[in-house]
Amino acid sequence: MYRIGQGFDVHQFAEGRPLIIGGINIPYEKGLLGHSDADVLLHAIADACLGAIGEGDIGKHFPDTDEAYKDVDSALLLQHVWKLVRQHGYTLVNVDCTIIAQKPKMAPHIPNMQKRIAELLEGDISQVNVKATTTEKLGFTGREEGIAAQAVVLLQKNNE
Ligand SMILES: Nc1ccn([C@@H]2O[C@H](COP(=O)(O)O)[C@@H](O)[C@H]2O)c(=O)n1
Ligand SMILES: C[C@@]1(CO)OP(=O)(O)OP(=O)(O)OC[C@H]1O
Repeated sequence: MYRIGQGFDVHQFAEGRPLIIGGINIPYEKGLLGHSDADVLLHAIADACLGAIGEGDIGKHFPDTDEAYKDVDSALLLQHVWKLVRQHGYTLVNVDCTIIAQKPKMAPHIPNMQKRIAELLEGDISQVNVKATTTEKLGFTGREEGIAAQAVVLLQKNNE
């Protein structure tokens, strides 16, 4: 039995914040604003996982009104979501993601992101693909106001 899920998230840039994407700290002049560490990619992946098992979204599981999640490491949120996926009896087939950012250049960081995401989803790096694109200077990402991320995840229930 297979289940597919998709996730999409956006966070705006802010001065004085670290830029954390895919669980990796990216040296840059500004970071992303959020109640959590604003890891836009891990949020999209968490939403894709929750979608695949019919469990809503990260806002439902980790409300941004709860002080417990203030500046939380989004890797912890994804680990919690992944535990739910395993409780539903699923394992990872593959996850494919796109980071939509005019800047900074993501390519040098993608191998580390893929490694980290594979660890968090208890998979192999071959099951994780991360891509990046600009929007050719168009829209809010093109104006460098923020970063968006999309993810699609395919899960399989063992032996079904
Ligand atoms: N923030 C980004 C955006 C893009 N890349 C890489 O550059 C390639 C070309 O981007 P286009 O938007 O012009 O298609 C893209 O395929 C990525 O490999 C990146 O590293 N970081
Ligand atoms: C992750 C949570 C919780 O800290 O906060 P944010 O960092 O604001 O992220 P968002 O993508 O708006 O999703 C859900 C939130 O509840």
